[in-house]
Amino acid sequence: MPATPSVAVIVVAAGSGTRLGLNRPKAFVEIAGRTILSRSLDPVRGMAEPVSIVVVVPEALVAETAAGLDAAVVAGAATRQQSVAAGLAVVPEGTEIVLVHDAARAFTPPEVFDRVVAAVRATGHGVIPGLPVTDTIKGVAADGTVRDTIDRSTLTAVQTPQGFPLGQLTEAYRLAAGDFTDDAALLREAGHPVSVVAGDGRSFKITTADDLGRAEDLLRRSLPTMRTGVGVDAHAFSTDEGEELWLAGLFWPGERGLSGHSDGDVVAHAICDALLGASGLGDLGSRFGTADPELAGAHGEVFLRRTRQILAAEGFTVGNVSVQLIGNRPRFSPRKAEADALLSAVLGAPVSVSATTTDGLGSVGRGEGLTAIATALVVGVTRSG
Ligand SMILES: Nc1ccn([C@@H]2O[C@H](COP(=O)(O)OP(=O)(O)OP(=O)(O)O)[C@@H](O)[C@H]2O)c(=O)n1
Ligand SMILES: C[C@](O)(CO)[C@H](O)COP(=O)(O)O
Repeated sequence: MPATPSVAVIVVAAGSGTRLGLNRPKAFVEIAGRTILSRSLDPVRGMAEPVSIVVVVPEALVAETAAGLDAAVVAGAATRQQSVAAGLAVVPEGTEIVLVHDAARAFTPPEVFDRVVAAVRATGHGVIPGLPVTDTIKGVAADGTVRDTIDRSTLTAVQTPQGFPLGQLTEAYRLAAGDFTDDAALLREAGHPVSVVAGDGRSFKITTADDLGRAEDLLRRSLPTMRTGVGVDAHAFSTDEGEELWLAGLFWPGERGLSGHSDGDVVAHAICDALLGASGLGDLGSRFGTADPELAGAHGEVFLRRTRQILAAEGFTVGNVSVQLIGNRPRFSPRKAEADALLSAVLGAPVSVSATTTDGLGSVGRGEGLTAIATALVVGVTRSG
């Protein structure tokens, strides 16, 4: 059983998007073929450390969102604060730091998430990203006349993700007496300190039609790059009869296991190599050395998740993967659908596994081991300036 990550990220996406005015929940509006929610999860997956993810969506969209998403998905409520509370209720036990993030800030770079986590760890209290206010700010009376000019040198426009020690955030939500527009306000009400770290211009909140236009422009100025890669892996069957067989992320009872530093899952390993190669980010050997004790006996799913994170940190998402297993046993076809579904969910993209034999030729044909060959398509973004 993998340990609970110390950080959880709640992505709130249950708003109706009234100010955007598209008669559709805002997070489910598409920009260049992908929803705002889906885009907002890219940087979360690109964070430096593995995190638990909780996504909060309108009740009617919970089942649809949960299908194929590697995250807990729960129903939100009438206000942002109530939606955060719904997400907070399912944060895994053992979590130390919680980040609350607006799906509407879909282009926040991963380094902002990492910066907030580092500052929460360093200070032991709440941390929010913010930018100095650049406009002159006026107090205006109800009749439209200017009342006064507010000293902007003390003002900060705050963004998300906002990070807090879990205990402080839970307590602040338990004590909350009013409805606030951000989580830091609840923490201050509960008497906890909150500090500001640098935010990022790309972290703007998609609120109005103008903001949506800005998001579309941002993507238009980005050139999508498609790249393909190939990966091959082979492992001999173990001489230890008690060794379990793990293949394509699945356990195969009664089948002879493969030897190797990890569980020897050739399908998962070939996929990782294809993805890393396609992205120009090295290979399995250079990324996951045998010196790492955490990887001793690790299942293929661990390598696949880490590979997805490595890609996401460099702005790549998985397009699709096709992989062929070569060997005499196990008979793969009865579990193909199960394998495809598991691997697709882990990578967030279609994965198709097929199997063949070598007609008795070579070491694989003699039943000495298994081989897998994978091809992968990755999609990246190159900023054009
Ligand atoms: N009841 C709500 C309201 C807001 N949010 C989320 O909180 C973030 C910030 O809210 P905002 O940008 O104000 O979104 P909406 O409430 O959808 O916008 P509007 O006020 O225009 O309806 C968004 O990601 C939104 O989905 C939420 O999860 N539940
Ligand atoms: C949390 C937030 O994004 C910080 O700027 C903001 O307060 C949410 O604003 P809204 O009132 O829900 O639009």
